[in-house]
Amino acid sequence: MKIPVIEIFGPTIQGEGMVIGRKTMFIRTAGCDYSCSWCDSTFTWDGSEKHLIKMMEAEEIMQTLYQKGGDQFGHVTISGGNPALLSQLSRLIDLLHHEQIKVAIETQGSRWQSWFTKIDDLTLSPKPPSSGMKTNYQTLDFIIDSLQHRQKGEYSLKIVIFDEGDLTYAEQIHKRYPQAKLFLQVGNDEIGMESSDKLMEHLLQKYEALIERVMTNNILKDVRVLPQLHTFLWGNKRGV
Ligand SMILES: C[S@@+](CC[C@H](N)C(=O)[O-])C[C@H]1O[C@@H](n2cnc3c(N)ncnc32)[C@H](O)[C@@H]1O
Ligand SMILES: Nc1nc2[nH]cc(C(=O)O)c2c(=O)[nH]1
Ligand code: SF4
Ligand SMILES: [Mg+2]
Repeated sequence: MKIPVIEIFGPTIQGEGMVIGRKTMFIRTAGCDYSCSWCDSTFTWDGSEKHLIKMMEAEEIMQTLYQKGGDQFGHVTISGGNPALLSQLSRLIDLLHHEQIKVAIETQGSRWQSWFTKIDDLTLSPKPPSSGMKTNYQTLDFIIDSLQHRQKGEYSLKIVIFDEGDLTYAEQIHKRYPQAKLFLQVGNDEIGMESSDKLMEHLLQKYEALIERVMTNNILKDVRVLPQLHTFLWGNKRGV
């Protein structure tokens, strides 16, 4: 079965979360079961770039990765949209592993796929109240329990923070899943800003404010606080 792909880019650095700084290629799939108020990748699901969606076989995706990245990469991140909507990613993951390439996934934890067990770096990013989305804890419990019990591969939770309500949500998640590594990520509330310099200044202030807020919190103890590193370097630019 073919895979709906909206962009393939890299090599670049993973700008977020558990493998921040790692050299990686990106595959961005189209389609999402959510519609977060502050989504920085709305073009994957709002129909505005429908014409760019390419239905691709796993082999074709491998070819494109090699065309763009040559033999200079050993890690591929599949993001979206929500790649967890696509059961057919299993074959692509096997092809990548066959080439000794590690595979990471970015997903919100709203859907389970059996291929999750094969992923090297799996990021679950459940959505806080500011997104307007509601967490299905039955699904998230199942996913985290399943990942907990696998033999190899890393996973983590990454929560984007925009306001106090989001911090309270992060506290709840931290208490519910104390065994999971938790990353708090600065929310970008200026996804339309053109000037990279202005955006960086703005987001640095937000980062500092978030750090300050978390340092005095007596529930969020075992956490990591990060910005989106790629926005510091390249602003709101696409495909980086
Ligand atoms: C575009 S999403 C695609 C993967 C998946 N749908 C998800 O949300 O996890 C990739 C990551 O970007 C984060 N993100 C989206 N919009 C953001 C924003 N405005 N500021 C900070 N992070 C954002 C998401 O929370 C997620 O961790
Ligand atoms: N450099 C870079 N790092 C990222 N980490 C997560 C991304 C995403 O949009 O899923 C992303 C992205 O688009 N670019
Ligand atoms: S779940 Fe991810 S891709 Fe979907 S709307 Fe939210 S941030 Fe965007
Ligand atoms: Mg992004």
